[in-house]
Amino acid sequence: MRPDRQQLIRTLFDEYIEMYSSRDDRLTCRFSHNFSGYAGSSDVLVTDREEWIRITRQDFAQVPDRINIEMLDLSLQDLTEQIVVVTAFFHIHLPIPKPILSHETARLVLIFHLENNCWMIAHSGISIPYGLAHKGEIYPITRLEKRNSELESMITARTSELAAANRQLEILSNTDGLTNIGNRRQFDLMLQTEWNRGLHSHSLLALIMLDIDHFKQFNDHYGHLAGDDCLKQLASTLSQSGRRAGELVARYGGEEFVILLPNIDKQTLFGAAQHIHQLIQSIAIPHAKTDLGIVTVSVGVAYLSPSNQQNPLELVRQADAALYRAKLAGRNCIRFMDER
Ligand SMILES: Nc1nc2c(ncn2[C@@H]2O[C@H](COP(=O)(O)OP(=O)(O)OP(=O)(O)O)[C@@H](O)[C@H]2O)c(=O)[nH]1
Repeated sequence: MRPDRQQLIRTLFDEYIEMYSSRDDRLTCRFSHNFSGYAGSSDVLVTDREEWIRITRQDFAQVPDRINIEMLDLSLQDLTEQIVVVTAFFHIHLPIPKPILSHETARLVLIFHLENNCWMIAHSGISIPYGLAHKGEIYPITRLEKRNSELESMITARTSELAAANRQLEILSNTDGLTNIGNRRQFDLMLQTEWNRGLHSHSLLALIMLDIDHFKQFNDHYGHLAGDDCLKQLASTLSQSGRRAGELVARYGGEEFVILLPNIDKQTLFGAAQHIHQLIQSIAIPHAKTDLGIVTVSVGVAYLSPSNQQNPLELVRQADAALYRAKLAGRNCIRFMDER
């Protein structure tokens, strides 16, 4: 090729790259009226100059800052006096933190046509193949399969992360924020579950309900934060107290706790209630306003054999009534359902 033609083609191409990189709208004046082209991420063949100008401006608007073209390979062809061609391979570095396109090799063919003494772009075809074919392949099947399996393992990982997050959410929505034991919601769910189980097994379902004595005075005397600590200490003591299978300790609300005991006999239940009552006394949290000078609880105990004639709330009503009688009897004692 004649050196002056080589110089000319190179200059045409360098001007094009400079205008394209710097997002320079003057590039749009270079497109021939007899234009054809296709854009990297498009499956549309454009044969209308105005449409190509619109696409170019859309490109510039999407990434308005300067882009960087890293040239890999270049071919200059001098076809006729009026037609020259440039074929280029390059990496496109977008001014964004993630190197999204940087690893892909863009392929560009530009055909310049001399029209009325001006070199116009008659064709611009750019393709950015997502993933290259391996040796011996025409289509990048190996690469696509690899990418596919990477995506599948990402989806599997995300799915199990989501399942773990859901499990965590389930735990949180069933846990009392202050004491970290089950909350009222969990109690309601378990009560229904154990009630249904009892309908089939015909075993006793029991509920121990306990309420701190003179807790308002505790708060008034020691402060609300000390009150919170007292609740936490009681909750941890209760949840560590000889738990049987299926037993649930929960905060029913305020300074009231419940223990749900499925599949239990009366004797074991009475022993469990007395054990819990003693246990609270044994941790001996100071309480200046009670007779013993320590935190005590009143306890109400109920038990039922679940039947279709009653609903689970009957168990709560009975335990609550027994607890009320324990308070009336002077507090710091246990009252059982049916016992006056
Ligand atoms: N510190 C603290 N106090 C609470 C919390 N929830 C409820 N309380 C307090 O518990 C107290 C309950 O008072 P009352 O219902 O009058 O019962 P009590 O003073 O324990 O009296 P009796 O049950 O009759 O022995 C109220 O002062 C509430 O503010 C809590 O999360 N933290």
